[in-house]
Amino acid sequence: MGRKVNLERPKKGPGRKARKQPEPVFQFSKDESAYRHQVARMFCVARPASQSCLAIHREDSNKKLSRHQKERLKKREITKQKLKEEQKKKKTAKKATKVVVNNTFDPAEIFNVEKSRQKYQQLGQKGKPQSVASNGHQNGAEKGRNLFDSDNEMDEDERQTTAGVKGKAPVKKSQMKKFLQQAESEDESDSDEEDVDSDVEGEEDDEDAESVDGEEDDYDDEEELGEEEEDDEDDDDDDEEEDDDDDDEEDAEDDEDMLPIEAANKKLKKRMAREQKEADEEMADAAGNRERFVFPTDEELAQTTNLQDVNIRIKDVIGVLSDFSANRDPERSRCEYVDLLRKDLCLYYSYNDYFMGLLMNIFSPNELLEFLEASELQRPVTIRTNSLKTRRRDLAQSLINRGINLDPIGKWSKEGLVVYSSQVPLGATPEYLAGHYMLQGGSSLLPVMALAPEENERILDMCAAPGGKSSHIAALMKNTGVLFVNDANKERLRAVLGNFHRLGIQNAVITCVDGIKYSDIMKGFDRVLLDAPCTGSGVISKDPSVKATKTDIDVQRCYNLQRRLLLTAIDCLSASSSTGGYLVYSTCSILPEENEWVIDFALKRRNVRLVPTGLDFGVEGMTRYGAHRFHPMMKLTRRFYPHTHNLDGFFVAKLQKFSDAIPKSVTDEPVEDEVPEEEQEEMKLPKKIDKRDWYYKDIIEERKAQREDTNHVVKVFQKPTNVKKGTKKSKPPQTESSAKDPTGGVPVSGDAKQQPSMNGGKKQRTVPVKKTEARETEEALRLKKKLQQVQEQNGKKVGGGPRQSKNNGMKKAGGRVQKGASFKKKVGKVRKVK
Ligand SMILES: C[S@@+](CC[C@H](N)C(=O)[O-])C[C@H]1O[C@@H](n2cnc3c(N)ncnc32)[C@H](O)[C@@H]1O
Repeated sequence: MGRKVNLERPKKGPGRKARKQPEPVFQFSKDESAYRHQVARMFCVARPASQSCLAIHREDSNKKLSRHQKERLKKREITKQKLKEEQKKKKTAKKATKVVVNNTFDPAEIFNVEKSRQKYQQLGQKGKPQSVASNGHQNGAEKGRNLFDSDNEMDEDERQTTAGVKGKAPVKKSQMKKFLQQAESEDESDSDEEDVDSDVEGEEDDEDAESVDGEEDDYDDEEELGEEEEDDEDDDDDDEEEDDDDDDEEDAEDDEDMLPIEAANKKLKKRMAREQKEADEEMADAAGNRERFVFPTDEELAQTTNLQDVNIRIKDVIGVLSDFSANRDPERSRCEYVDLLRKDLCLYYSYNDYFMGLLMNIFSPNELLEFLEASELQRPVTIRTNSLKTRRRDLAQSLINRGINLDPIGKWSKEGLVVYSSQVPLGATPEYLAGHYMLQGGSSLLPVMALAPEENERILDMCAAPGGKSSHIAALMKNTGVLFVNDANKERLRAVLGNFHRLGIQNAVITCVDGIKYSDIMKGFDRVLLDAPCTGSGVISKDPSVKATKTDIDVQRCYNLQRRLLLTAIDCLSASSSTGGYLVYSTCSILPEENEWVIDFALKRRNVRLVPTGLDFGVEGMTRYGAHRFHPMMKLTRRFYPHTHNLDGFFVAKLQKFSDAIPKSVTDEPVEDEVPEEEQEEMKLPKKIDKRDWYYKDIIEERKAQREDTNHVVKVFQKPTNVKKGTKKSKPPQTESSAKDPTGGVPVSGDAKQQPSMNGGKKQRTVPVKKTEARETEEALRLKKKLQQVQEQNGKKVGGGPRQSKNNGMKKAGGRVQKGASFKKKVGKVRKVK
């Protein structure tokens, strides 16, 4: 019989006995008691701060300790001390682990940049974290500026310290997590031992509870250590081996007293310490094997003949720049290092100084290296399925049957295929000839995806040759509506023609007009694509001449033309379009001068706003570049790089026109004012022509084409099919002819020569022709007079005209330089008149 736990009956009175009687204590068996404590301890390890845990600790500590217990407690105190020391060492190991982890994921490893960075990390202040962040380009320009331009070492030090403290915590936590998980798993395997242990003396329960306390303290200590500064790390080089020996001896004694989970814990800690030691040694070896970078003298620089040496120096300088304050030569400024790096990069990768400088403004040193390396490699061959004729699955199947090894280009495209290898030329397969696909770079799919053309729309591709993007637009329009395909280069338009026939495109009208004047001819488009001519800085792997030939004048010329084309393209758009009013501007250049800067210019001069491109990858456009600050919405634009996306370097921006009116403040301020008059002249008629430059090639061909044929419409197609009448609710204001005709007035069939003119082009074409005729008549009369004078003077017949300067053969018509009638012709005319 015993007392009841809770007396339900009301007490009769506060008797002395009743008052002093404590609550009954249930006597557990030894097994039960041990089990209870073990469970409690395990719970305490996981949640040391929980209420039940604290209660157990209180309960345990209130007990009086036996002699044996005290001895063991002492021992544990000593072990605890050792554990603390191990913790300190572990931190160093974690640091090493962190470096390894970074190496695993950092793309810089490909170029061995990380190694040199590590080296300089080691050489520098020990304990200093890495300062060069990962290669996400989000703030690439900013990073670039920090590393290339900043000379403020104090700031840098602070930044690094903060970054380091922040950066360490997760590694520590994850290590601990792993640690505990391993401990748990080992605990399972030791469960048999646990059962045996619990059968030993009842006293042990209390001791174990104490050891849990100790363990808990250890974790607390660990956290504290993780948070505190690690200035005194260098002093912690204790003898690990000694520790190991001691540990081994003590292990035998301690393990008897320890729970399996504690033993496992201890084992793991030891393993961690061992690994850390090894990592430390490895790092020290690596650092010792390489010397600190010494800035080369002018003589040494002049003597450099081996590209391998240049390559090593590039990596060394990047290593110094990544932790400048620690690794620099105090007598050298950051500028000197940056200059050396630029020169070496120019030498190693064959760039001119100007162009390399531009790239250094965009990228951080590490990312620049990745870009340069990636630009040396060819991009994978990609093709676009022509959805007008086949499906991607079917096309892939038939090409695989021909021994072509391919895959879908990525989740982002439904039409693209990447070709790894092919036993047959891709431009000569029956599928190619049947128009089932177009050979097209992966990045060139992006602007059209951003444009998102719809059926039955009226769309303009302003700079279209050779027609990769145009044919994609036509396919998305499903051969409905009208697609105006324009290019200033007639020769290049021939390729468009061939491609369109092969691909079965029937809704296109091809024109050959200077894009700058397109709005004089036609307006009111639902969508416009401006894939502008550019320096080609994103496609260096395709045209390596860009590296050495581009100058500031080329870049300036490009962005001037791009600005003018963009303003015209916006003017061609209809803000009142029921479906669109969208414009996509793209270039295969990565220079902000040709991209964000051009867009920013247009935002200030027309009623347009930036809208999302709809592309779910790519790097955000820059909002700041050097001293320039662009519109904050520039983030909506997208940049693509060879080193991050394995695509050609590309820029895509999408604009929406919200009003057709041109802001008054800028109407009085023509764009031409931005471009020096002599520069404009040069753009139209380059005096010096570099044949390696496709940009000039276009101009030569354009001039040649103009000489041969003055008709702008080179080819017209049959009337577009599948045009659903009445699907358009409202159309932008059109001229009489365009209102009736879905092509907007441009003839869609027959020979261009038979057509009077394009819509709105009558005036534009007739006026200059009249002017030219008048001038020619004047000129003829002048020459006639001169001839008469000469004949009178010499008294003999003129068999040919006097020699005329080359420039006299050139005439300006409608603001465009055209080759007029040659002198021979003039003389012929003169003869006729005579
Ligand atoms: C980047 S390429 C276009 C590539 C084309 N969008 C494609 O996907 O195949 C630029 C084109 O602009 C043309 N171009 C250059 N100046 C022009 C101008 N003033 N007006 C119209 N087209 C021009 C060039 O002839 C060249 O074909």
